[in-house]
Amino acid sequence: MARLGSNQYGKAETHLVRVVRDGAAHELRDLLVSVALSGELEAVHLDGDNSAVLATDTQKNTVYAFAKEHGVGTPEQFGALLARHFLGGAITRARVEVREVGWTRLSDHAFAQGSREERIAVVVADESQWFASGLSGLVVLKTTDSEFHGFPRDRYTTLAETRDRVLATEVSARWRHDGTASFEDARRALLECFAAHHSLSLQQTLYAMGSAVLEACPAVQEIRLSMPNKHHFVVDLTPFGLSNENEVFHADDRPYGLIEGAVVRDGAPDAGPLWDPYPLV
Ligand SMILES: O=c1[nH]c(=O)c2[nH]c(=O)[nH]c2[nH]1
Repeated sequence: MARLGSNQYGKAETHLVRVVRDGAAHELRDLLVSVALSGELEAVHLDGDNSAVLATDTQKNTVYAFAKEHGVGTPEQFGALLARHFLGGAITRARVEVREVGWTRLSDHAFAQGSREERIAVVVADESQWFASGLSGLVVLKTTDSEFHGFPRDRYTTLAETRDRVLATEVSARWRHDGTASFEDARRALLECFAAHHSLSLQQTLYAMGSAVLEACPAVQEIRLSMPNKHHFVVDLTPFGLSNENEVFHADDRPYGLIEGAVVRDGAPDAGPLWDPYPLV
């Protein structure tokens, strides 16, 4: 015997490009929109009864139609509009994730895609609304002000202690808030802290960056960070009779240390379904 466990369904990664042609300077938005609906969906899974199933194709069409009718606004606004729309009937929870890539303006109507950074908004609507905003692909590096020493040594330890190293990471972050937190303030706090912080480990830097966002953004209750340590190894140039004082590096892409953690405001309310996994597996 078995039972239906957690389930959700929806159209993932609808790639929406919206051009606003109001003035001489066109505006360009480029978003991946993923919808996941859940609720009373036993009948479709157990009996093949589709009477409560809003087709994922319809969900995709709704994304495009809403972009035309309502405009996109902020990713949080667009996500909330969609999530609320999908609620009703058998659907008691709607999760919408929006990932946006930026285009830099070249002219009134030409653009270049500059970086792999994405802005992210997650909105879950049920009887309440839950918001997380964030980013991924934000690559940062500092050429000094980073140390790593004092770690235990065992028979497998070869890593040298260092008082001055290159520190680089690709920040992924999600901060949970009430829908009012400024994305720009949070992003600026992350970057200013990374630049200013004298690091004794990437873990310490992660905690400092998370704390900086809580400090800068009163509406943020929690921030989760995932920061791979993009190792920069000093190349041994002695075979060529050359010194290397932290000037020439081998930037290794793998393996990498993966440093992850959350910084939670004292007294933060429950996160509800916000951190539920999507995709499920
Ligand atoms: O900042 C760091 N944290 C670690 O846990 C670690 N481990 C390691 O090998 N190098 C580093 N650097």
